[in-house]
Amino acid sequence: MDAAAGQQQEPQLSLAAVRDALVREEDSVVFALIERARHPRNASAYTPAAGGGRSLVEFFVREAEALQSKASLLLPSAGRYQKPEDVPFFPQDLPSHLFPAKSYPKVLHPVASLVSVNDAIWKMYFNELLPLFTVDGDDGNYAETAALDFACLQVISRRIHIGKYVAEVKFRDAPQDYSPAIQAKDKDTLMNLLTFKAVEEKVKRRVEKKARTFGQNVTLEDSANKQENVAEDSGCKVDPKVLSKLYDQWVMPLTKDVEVEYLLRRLD
Ligand SMILES: C=C(O[C@@H]1C=C(C(=O)O)C=C[C@H]1O)C(=O)O
Repeated sequence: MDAAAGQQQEPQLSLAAVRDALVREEDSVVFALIERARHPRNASAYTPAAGGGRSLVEFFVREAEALQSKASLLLPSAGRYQKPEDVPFFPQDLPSHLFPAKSYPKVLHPVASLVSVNDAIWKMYFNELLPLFTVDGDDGNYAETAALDFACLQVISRRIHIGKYVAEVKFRDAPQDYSPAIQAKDKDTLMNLLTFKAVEEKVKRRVEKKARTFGQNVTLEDSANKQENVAEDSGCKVDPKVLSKLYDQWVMPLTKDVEVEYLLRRLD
């Protein structure tokens, strides 16, 4: 998280600062989906190559992750996947001596910071989300489609893995509440402790509003009909309801899974 970056001493973490980072991340999620939605589904990008080989999208993500991590060869610490919230989908393909980084500020617990739910994110994105916000069809732009999928996956993954910082702050604010449940490996109690329903409701409403705002067609003509309403949603580049569903059913539950998994390792 940038709030934790660039400082050699232990940076100050607060729930407000981490939540601000999550709010900013919403913009990136909405824009990434808007960009991907310019193309139809393009199913060929997801079909395994003949003989059980990798699909184009899997090939692209593996190669792109390896390339981004290798930036460290030219500029020390420039490579990706050095921050705890920047988690690769195919860590086994990254050059091992570059990953993870050596000198990042250690605000998180070293073992707990390795939590990844990227396998669940991968399945959710391709099986559930993609059919909801892309139309059936094929425009032949498969490499472009794969690059846009990669952008969506990266930003959704980063948002969800910022949950590690959320968990750390919540633990530091109330170790006396969290420690017994961690010691008892009591996932349900941890989930109850870290859940704030009122915050979740606001997140859902805000991402829906962002999709409605960022996804409108901007023209120079004055519109007599400018108020936000559901009737206008058909003209949006991504259906705002898809954004609230994405957050409600997958992004927030997976963020909380990251929080629980982080906390379970917090006293190791
Ligand atoms: C991230 C937090 O933890 C939980 C998950 C939320 C989310 O993913 O947006 C929101 C509220 C909490 O239930 C938080 O408290 O801000």
